[in-house]
Amino acid sequence: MTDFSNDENTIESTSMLHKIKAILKNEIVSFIIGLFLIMFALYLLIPYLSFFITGGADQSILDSASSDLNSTDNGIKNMGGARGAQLAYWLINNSFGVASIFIIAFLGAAGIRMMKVRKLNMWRWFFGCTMLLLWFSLFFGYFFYEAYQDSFIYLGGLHGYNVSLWIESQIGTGGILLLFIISALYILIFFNKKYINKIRDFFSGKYIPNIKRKKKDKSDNSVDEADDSDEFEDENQTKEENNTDKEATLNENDSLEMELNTSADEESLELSKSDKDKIELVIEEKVEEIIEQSLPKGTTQGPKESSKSQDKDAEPAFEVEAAKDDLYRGSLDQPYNPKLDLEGFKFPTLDLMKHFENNDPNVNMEEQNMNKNKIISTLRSFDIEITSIKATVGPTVTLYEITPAQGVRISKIRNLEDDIALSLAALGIRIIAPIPGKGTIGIEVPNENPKVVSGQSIIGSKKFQTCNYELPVAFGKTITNEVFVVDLCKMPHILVAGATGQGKSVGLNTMITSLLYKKHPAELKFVLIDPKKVEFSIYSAIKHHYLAQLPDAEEPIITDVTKVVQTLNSVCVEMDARYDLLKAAKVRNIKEYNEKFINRQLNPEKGHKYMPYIVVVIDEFGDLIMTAGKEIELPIARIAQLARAVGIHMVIATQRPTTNIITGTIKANFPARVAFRVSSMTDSRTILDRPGANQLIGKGDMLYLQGSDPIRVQCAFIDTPEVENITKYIAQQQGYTTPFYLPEYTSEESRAAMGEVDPARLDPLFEDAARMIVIHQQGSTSLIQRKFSIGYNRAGRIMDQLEKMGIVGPSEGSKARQVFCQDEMELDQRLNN
Ligand SMILES: Nc1ncnc2c1ncn2[C@@H]1O[C@H](COP(=O)(O)OP(=O)(O)OP(=O)(O)O)[C@@H](O)[C@H]1O
Repeated sequence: MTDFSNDENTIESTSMLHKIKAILKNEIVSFIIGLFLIMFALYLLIPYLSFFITGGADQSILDSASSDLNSTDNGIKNMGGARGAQLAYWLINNSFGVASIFIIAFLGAAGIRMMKVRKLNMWRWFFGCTMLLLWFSLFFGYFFYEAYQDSFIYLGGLHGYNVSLWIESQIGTGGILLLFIISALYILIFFNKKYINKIRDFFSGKYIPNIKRKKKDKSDNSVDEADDSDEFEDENQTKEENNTDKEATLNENDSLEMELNTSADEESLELSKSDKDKIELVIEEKVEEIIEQSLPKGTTQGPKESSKSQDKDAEPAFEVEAAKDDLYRGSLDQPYNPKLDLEGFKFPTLDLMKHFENNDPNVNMEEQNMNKNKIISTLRSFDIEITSIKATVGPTVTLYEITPAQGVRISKIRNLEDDIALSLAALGIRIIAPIPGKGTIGIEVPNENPKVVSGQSIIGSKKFQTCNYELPVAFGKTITNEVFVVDLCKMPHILVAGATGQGKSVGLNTMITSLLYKKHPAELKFVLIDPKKVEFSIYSAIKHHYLAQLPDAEEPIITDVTKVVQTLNSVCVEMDARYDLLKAAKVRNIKEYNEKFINRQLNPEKGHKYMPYIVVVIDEFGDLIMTAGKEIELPIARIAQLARAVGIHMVIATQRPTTNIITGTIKANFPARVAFRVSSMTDSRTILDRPGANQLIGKGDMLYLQGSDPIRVQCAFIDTPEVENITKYIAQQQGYTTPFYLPEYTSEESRAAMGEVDPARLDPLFEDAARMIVIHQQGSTSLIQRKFSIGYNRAGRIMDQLEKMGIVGPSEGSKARQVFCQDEMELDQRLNN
């Protein structure tokens, strides 16, 4: 008979383990335990510290069998009370000595982690603290055991004393000394990999010449040289001190090195490279100085100069390291990892999308031959001879490339578009005459059985997966069955138009989805605006991962027109703020800025932060223009004109591509256009500046235009349930505690209603602007804008504040405002009041 009892026990204990794990994962339970651990660690710290002062006096009471610790009159002096004294005694004397502090540190760290105050790597903390605990305990136990004789403290504790004695008895004094050295080196390497290179250098003898030269210098007995040598030593010492200081600051900035977590390992390549560079530079510098020192004084100049000129390449690198870039260096050892907060984030998998069986373009030869014959006979009936015809079968459309016989005018074929369409009895015929870059004419004919281009085939394609665009957007497949991917960063904004039911919403979903498959939540935020209220609601599930909203917004998807105006203006404020940061960082675009930030060259205390890309997607933009007009158009135009460099991009879609909706300003600022089928040639002209969109066949058949010639693409079909699967997959993972908050925007009216100006909320440029206005005696917003290189919104805000403070008068239309302060003295008086 088989005994299942053991198996049952194992199953029971595993399920028990799972239950405990689940309970610990519960946010509240974890928080409570974390808080308890921190409090306990703090409590332990009190008797631990107190022990060094009161331990001697308390020892006799603790050791005495007759003393009653439960009594209030127990005579214990330790600030942690009787139990604290016992704990401290046990921790220090009975176990690990003073090194027990690492137990307390670990408890504190565990508490911080469980409370989610900081994301500490607990395994690293565990191993780090354990190693330090054992090493210091053994070290003190071994080297300070004589100090036990007449002290109440066992610096290494019983563990340190007994274990070190045992080790010595086994491997001898030499053995234990070597063991101390080697384990100390391992611990150093554990905390910072750069010690590997230092140790390597030590063993390769790189530090030996240093000592030899010093000895040689001394043996020369020259006073001057001896002085120099001292100087050199001093310098080296100072340098080393500086280095240590620097490292200390670097480490401090990073809190503990222990915080390095496994994901940082991904960047270990870069890390070790930068470390190597640093070490090489220091060594180079030292060698230079050694050469200088080893030469007689008079000759010092020459080699120094020549070595400098030889090392021209190395010099700037050294300067970079010592550069006073905002006096902020941050930790160069460990680049900032923007994804650290959600380091376990998993990108959606391909199986969340539908798989279409018959996805391959199968060529129906009968259909092809029939079309070919029809084209030839139609052209012949109009006296047009061709020399060759070639067909390329796409997912929904086949392109017939014809080479006309000599002497045939292209315009003649172009004019026959309708006749050819009639004779082929097909909708959606488009004639491209000539095909750019080729000496042929293209006739696009819809296939009888169009294929659906699945989202899976596009997102899973090698082209999309391997592309390294900043914001890759996969639209679908071209007529030659190539996956069509573009970089939203380069576009930099897209205008989408198409009559109702032609695939616009599916197109927007495809764009958003492709970004979700490629960008981490730390790198990208969406502002989703949907006046129809139904299209984007599926995305509200991922608000803690990918969505940006106003701090007071109730819904992450913006549907209300007044909120849309506010949100777009707030994006403008964010844009201005980002420009200010870019200016302070002396970089030209978001990419350079983020690179600098990742390399810790920008000080977060000065407001610098990692900037995620922001993609603003507006569905039914026509509706908004109809209801809010200029109020909507102005911020859109501003964002479109300026936001590219700061990583803000827009996708706006409309059903009604009419000139009162797609105005000149909008058109001029949206160089990339996507046209689904529209109902008239005029609409096509509005969106693409040419006909063509009216000849599309619908269902995701689209023309993409950027530059001169439109490209026909069959948009991938990503249905709502697929998007739901994807958002669910993302939503179930850990997200940020809040959505990404856009800066607050105060509209003109609400500002006017605000009344008194709160001095704490005055713009930082307020005083400078006031002085400038008083000096010029001209209350003009554009003057502020120009002089301080700031945006219109900010300048307007400063002007409002000046008005509230009684420095300038109210707005007088196009005229400059009246200035009420005659000179700076009067202004100072008013400001002081
Ligand atoms: N790329 C595509 N491939 C195949 N079918 C598509 C594609 N895009 C859209 N369709 C079909 O067209 C229908 C309408 O598409 P969609 O909802 O995107 O239209 P729309 O232009 O957004 O319409 P509206 O402006 O009214 O919202 C879809 O339900 C789908 O059946």
